[in-house]
Amino acid sequence: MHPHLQIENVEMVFSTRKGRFHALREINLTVQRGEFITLIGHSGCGKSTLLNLIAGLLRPSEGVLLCDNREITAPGPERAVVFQNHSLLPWLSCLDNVLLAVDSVFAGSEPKARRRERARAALALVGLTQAEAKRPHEISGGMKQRVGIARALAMEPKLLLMDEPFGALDALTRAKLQDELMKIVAATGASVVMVTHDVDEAVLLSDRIVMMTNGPAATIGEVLKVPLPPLREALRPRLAMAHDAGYLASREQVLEFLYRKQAHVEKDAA
Ligand SMILES: Nc1ncnc2c1ncn2[C@@H]1O[C@H](COP(=O)(O)OP(=O)(O)OP(=O)(O)O)[C@@H](O)[C@H]1O
Repeated sequence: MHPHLQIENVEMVFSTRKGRFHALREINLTVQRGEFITLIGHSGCGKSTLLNLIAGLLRPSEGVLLCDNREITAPGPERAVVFQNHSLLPWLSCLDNVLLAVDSVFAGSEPKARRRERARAALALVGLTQAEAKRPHEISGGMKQRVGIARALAMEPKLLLMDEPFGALDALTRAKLQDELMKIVAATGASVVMVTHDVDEAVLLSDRIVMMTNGPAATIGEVLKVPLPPLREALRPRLAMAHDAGYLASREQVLEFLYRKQAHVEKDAA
């Protein structure tokens, strides 16, 4: 079995008005099928840039990214993205927002009724059947975020890419959606690469946590394998985790990396 995603010697240099900006250097990472990976690091280190490279929204300055052994050169339906700001179309109902994504993948192969069924099933999966006919401005932030997740899941991506999907949510909604995501990942077997700032979220959900050094020219500093059974084998009950030795040790290791080894120097503070 070959790996699902391979990132080899990737460099990312942006051309800016002030000249070249070296954002990422020597990025090497292999993701196995069904793995849940989180990217964590201080603000501006290049997490979104790396996710956008995997999504095919950006091309690397050097190096190569492979998904299922094929070079990533553009966005593709097998790599669905959930953005932090949900990016729903305001004039469409929740169902039609999801349907649009379903059509982009299945319009050529399935009849309309089946595609509608898919969209409805995805909304049901995130508990939003009641909100099908509502438009984005009529629902809460947490619900919008769930529509964004439903839209990505409805495409049945093999690889789910998430850029701080729960970043803007209150703690309770966030916990609920994390629990839902755990179940969905366990049920679908999709691989996930997720950007987060939240250490607990990273430990709760990940098989491995990829910790990035500070930019510019950020790279992967450490990779932590979380010593818990993978989500696809066993869910991680949030309350039990609060006392789990493997959970607590992982949490400490990530905090140590972020706040001792990569202590963030605020440029503006001086
Ligand atoms: N299109 C671009 N042109 C120039 N510089 C860019 C571009 N996109 C990102 N950068 C720079 O690359 C660096 C990494 O940005 P990126 O958004 O990937 O960081 P991040 O880790 O996701 O940050 P945050 O956690 O704050 O969202 C930053 O210094 C950013 O200013």
